[in-house]
Amino acid sequence: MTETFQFKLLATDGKARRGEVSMPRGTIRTPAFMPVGTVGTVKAMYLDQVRELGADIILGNTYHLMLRPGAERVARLGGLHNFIRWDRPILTDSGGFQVMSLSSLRKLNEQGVTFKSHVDGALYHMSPERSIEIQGLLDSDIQMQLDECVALPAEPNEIERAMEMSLRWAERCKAAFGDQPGKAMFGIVQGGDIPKLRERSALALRDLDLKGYAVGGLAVGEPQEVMLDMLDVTCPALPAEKPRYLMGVGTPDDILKSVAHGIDMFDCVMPTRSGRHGLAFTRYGRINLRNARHAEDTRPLDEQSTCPATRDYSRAYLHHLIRSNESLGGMLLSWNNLAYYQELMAGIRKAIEEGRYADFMAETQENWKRGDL
Ligand SMILES: Nc1cc(N)c2c(=O)[nH][nH]c(=O)c2c1
Repeated sequence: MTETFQFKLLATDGKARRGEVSMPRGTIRTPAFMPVGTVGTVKAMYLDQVRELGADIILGNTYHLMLRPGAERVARLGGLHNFIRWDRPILTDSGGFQVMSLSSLRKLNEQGVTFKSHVDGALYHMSPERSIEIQGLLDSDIQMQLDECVALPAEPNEIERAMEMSLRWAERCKAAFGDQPGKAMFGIVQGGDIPKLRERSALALRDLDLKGYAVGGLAVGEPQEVMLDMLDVTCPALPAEKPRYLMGVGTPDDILKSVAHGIDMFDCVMPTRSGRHGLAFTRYGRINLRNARHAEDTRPLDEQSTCPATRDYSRAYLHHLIRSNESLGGMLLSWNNLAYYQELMAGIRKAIEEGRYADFMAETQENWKRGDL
């Protein structure tokens, strides 16, 4: 057990990196996928299940938790780990991204963002300092700077304005975070789809000597090719000895390719949200269980899986549950999908260790083409 935050690179294969983040609450094997625990729960899952599937860390959403139950209340209750009964690392986002996507009456200026809660309409102001304070009250292990993410496509001067302000906010967040042994604050690279702005953002954040770096402003509507092009510019400008976290990504194909571009950490609601809507991720591609063709299919999703949701339930039953809007349908498919994502991450890590990542990526993508066998 370590009292400090440490990142070790264990192996590389091209730009793909196998590493480990060591923190007091546990070790994170990278490349890592972080299930999203939005309001203190990975929806439709017990956290014991999430851990058994191989998750070393989960993500908490600051925006939701600050509105309900409230950061000060969580602190009074002993912090987020005690509240939700998860004793391993938690990464919290800054709240800014969800303010812009979920709240109304948003006003953003140099001081921060003012917004009305989508829960009760109350007015809130969140500065860079308040975001870090909230994440501290939650007892978050990895805290994200407050930033401004511009949806693409956007005007270059708008992208530049948001990127420069995010850099100034990074300095304020670093000052507010101070020195918290065993915890980390990550900067967030912005710059939209403009290579020179991406490089400027990454180099300026590098000069702040932070514990880790997120790549933001992607997975916001741009084509996958643009996202990967921005990683080609951003990753080389970041320090090799620090972890790199691609925010909000993504599909299994996004993850495979982003690992090949040098990314270490991922988070996405895709496996849980799509599971609740009837979409199953499997070794042989995606299966939409809402489709009537599954109504009498007695096969499980994958009889060779170690996950009970994948191995023991017929597609006919899953189809029935989803079409009936039964909670168990979303529970079983969330379980299946998180199992698949963690199996994919374990396969990625092993392939990098063995120097065969390119073959692993090609085999995995080929298997997806086999479709719904
Ligand atoms: N796709 C994205 C998902 C996210 N949660 C974030 C974020 O929290 N901050 N900044 C970002 O740019 C961002 C992008």
